[in-house]
Amino acid sequence: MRVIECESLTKEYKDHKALKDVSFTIDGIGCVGFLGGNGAGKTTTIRILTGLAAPTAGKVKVVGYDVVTERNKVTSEVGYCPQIPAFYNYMTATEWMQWVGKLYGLDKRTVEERTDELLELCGISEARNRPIGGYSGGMKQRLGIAQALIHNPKLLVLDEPVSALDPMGRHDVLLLIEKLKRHMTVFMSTHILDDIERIADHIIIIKDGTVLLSSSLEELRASHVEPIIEFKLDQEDIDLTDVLDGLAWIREWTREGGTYKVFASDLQTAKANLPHILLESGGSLAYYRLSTLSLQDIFLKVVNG
Ligand SMILES: Nc1ncnc2c1ncn2[C@@H]1O[C@H](COP(=O)(O)OP(=O)(O)OP(=O)(O)O)[C@@H](O)[C@H]1O
Repeated sequence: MRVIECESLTKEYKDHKALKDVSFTIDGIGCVGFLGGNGAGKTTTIRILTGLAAPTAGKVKVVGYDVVTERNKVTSEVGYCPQIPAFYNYMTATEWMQWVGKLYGLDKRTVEERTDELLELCGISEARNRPIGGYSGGMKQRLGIAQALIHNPKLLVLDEPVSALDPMGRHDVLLLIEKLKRHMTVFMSTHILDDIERIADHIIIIKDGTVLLSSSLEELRASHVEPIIEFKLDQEDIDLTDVLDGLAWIREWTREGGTYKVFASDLQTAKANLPHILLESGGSLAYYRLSTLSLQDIFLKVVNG
C-alpha cells in the first residue's frame, strides 16, 4: 500500500520558502524517521501530511487521498500527536479518550472498546482513572498517542515524540512505537539519531526545506559500508595531528572528545601499522577496534554534502 506520496511539495510563507520541491514516497507498514535540524521543515511537512496546512504547490497524497481536495478522508486515516500534546488536566485518561472519541463521531460502544484497548496498549490502564495533570511527561506522550489512534488510522504521525522526555519516558515511548510499527505506518520526526537507528525502517533527511535522502535503513547502511578504525588513548593530552596527517594511507580522520576515527585508503596497511605508530607516539591504548559508519556519521556525511 502506498501510504505517503509527496511530489514536488513546496510551502511558502510570506517571505520564506520552508519546503522546496520535496518529493518522497512511503510504502507499507513500519517506522519512518524524518530527520533534520532546527528549521529544516519537519513540522511544516507534518502539518501538510495531517491536513493542518495546505501546500503552496505540489501534490501530496496520504493513503491514496489528496491532502487538499480530500482532506476529510485524510484526517480519518491519519492520527497525529504533537510534540507536547495538550489535555484538560482535570480529566482522567478514560474521560479524555471518551471525549476525543465523541469528537470523532464514534458511537459509545466503539469508544469504550477502543479506550480499553488503547490504554492497555499504551500502558496507561493502571492510571486511567487518575487526573491527567498528575501524569509524567512519558505517560502524557503515550496518552497522546492513544488519543491519536482512537479512530483506527492507517498512518500515525508523531512530531518529535521523545525530544522533551527523560530517559525512562523516552524508553517507554520508543517501546510503544516499536509495537505499533508492526501493524501500521508510523512517521516520526526527530533530531535524535540514536532513537531512529533503533526503531526506524526508512529514513528521510531534510535540510533547509530540501530532501537530501530518502532510503530504507538497510539500503542506507549497505551503501555506506566503510570500515573505520576507532581508538582512544589513555592520555587524552597527546596530540596526534602531525602523526595522522603524515600517513599516506589515511584518507581522513576525526577526533571527538578523546575518540579518534580513522578512514583508511589502504585498510590492510592501516591495520598492520597503526597500533605500533600509536604506541610509539608515547600513548597507551584505552581501546582500539574496527567499526563501520554509525547513522550519526552517515547523517553528517549527507548533511555536509
Ligand atoms: N508560520 C510561519 N511563518 C513564517 N515562517 C515559518 C512559519 N512556520 C515555519 N516557518 C519557517 O519555516 C522553516 C521551517 O520550519 P519548521 O517548523 O517546519 O522546521 P522544523 O524542522 O520543524 O524545525 P524545529 O525542529 O526547530 O521545530 C523555518 O525557517 C521556520 O522559521
